[in-house]
Amino acid sequence: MAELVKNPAVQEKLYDEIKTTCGDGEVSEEAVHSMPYLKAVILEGLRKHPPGHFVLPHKAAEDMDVGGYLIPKGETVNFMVAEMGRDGEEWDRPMEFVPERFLEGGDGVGVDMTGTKGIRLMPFGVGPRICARLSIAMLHLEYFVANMVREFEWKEVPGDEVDFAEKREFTTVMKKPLRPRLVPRN
Ligand code: HEM
Repeated sequence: MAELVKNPAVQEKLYDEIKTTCGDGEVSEEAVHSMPYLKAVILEGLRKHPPGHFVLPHKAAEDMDVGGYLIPKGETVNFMVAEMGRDGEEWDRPMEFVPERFLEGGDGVGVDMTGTKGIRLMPFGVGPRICARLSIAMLHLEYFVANMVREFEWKEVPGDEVDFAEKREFTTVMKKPLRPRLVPRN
């Protein structure tokens, strides 16, 4: 939501898609499946701001060679999820919020969050211990963000600007909580 406050043009493009798809009604669970820009906004949020900067620590089941480095059996391995999503060698202008990268012609098209076709984005982990509820989590994100944008215009408050500094709690959260002005759309 902070990125939508900071990027009003993205928020308006999303609102346009909501209006076109749902008219004046609430965004239903079914409707979110036919909203590509909404999906792109959520993916871009998970790329730039994954809630977990690491997945749960994993352990090497056997000696492994990864790019010439030996990971001995039994060693703990942590995955730098946020750094992957912000890697300038993988992503064009990684610190900018650009949902369009997940639409046709963008550098994020076809990205596979389950890791079966390579790993560039893994906010839910990958492999056998991938988040057990990835689908319901994605549905919740799409459903809530769409309905919150349908109800309100999310605006920055002068003198109380959005600050993307982070702090680590159980997940990574905003150091300065988001305090936007919500303007009812109707
Ligand atoms: C944005 C929302 C969510 C994110 C980013 C997320 C992310 C993750 C991550 C990173 C892991 C660890 C993967 C690994 O160890 O490699 C995980 C595991 C898990 N998640 Fe989620 N999760 C989310 C929502 C949920 C929800 C809503 C549920 C349940 C309703 C859920 C249930 C689980 C379970 C049960 C595991 C353990 C799977 C296992 O160890 O086999 N998650 N999740």
